[in-house]
Amino acid sequence: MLQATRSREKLGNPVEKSSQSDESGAEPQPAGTIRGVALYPGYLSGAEQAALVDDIRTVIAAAPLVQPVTPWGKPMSVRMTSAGRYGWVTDRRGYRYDERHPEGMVWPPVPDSVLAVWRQLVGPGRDPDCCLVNFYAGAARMGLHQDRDEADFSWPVLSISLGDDARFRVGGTERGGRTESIWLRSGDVVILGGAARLAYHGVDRIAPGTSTLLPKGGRINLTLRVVD
Ligand SMILES: O=C(O)CCC(=O)C(=O)O
Ligand SMILES: [Fe+2]
Repeated sequence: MLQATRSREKLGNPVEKSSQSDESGAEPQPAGTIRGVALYPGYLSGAEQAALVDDIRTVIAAAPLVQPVTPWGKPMSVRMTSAGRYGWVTDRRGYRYDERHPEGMVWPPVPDSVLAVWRQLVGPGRDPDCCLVNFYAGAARMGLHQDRDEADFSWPVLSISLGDDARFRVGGTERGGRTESIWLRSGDVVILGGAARLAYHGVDRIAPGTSTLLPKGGRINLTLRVVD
């Protein structure tokens, strides 16, 4: 059972404090926000992180990581795969959700360990259709973007960080506005919902050697979304 067992101080991070609630039955409240994006630092214990990594290895064995290209033909630095009814893919034909991996197989199911995090923080009413698995090695990064390939923006996007620290940048809902950044660490969870559902966000860089969770280093990010 996943619990909000640890709450790590993140010195130097511009976290706006939000009110805490102990009401039983309610979803756990975030420790703070950045530009309206909810932050759950240290949400997952070390054992929970290790279990998630094991389950993601199973996903990757069934649906190998691929290095996608943007619609403009530029290779992305992040390698990706997905689990669930849909996977998020990009190639010369564009950004989209697809029921099949680029190699033709259907995507493996979203692991229960991953669904548990969604059910605790978003609620039990509807599970996500897609768990995008991003793997960042070395100099991999992700430019500022909005997550907007989904049909219904009233569902939040939930993101889980595993492995090396990442500098996560968040702006507003318009391109080119003011941005702020924060270091996301292994076991942190972030939710883009409500007014921040369409906030621009990206990963500036990874800090190598900051986590021992992945034996060869790097960072895994899991992004859970309701697609249609
Ligand atoms: O790696 C991250 O923390 C963010 C990933 C992301 O924004 C995405 O996959 O859309
Ligand atoms: Fe995103």
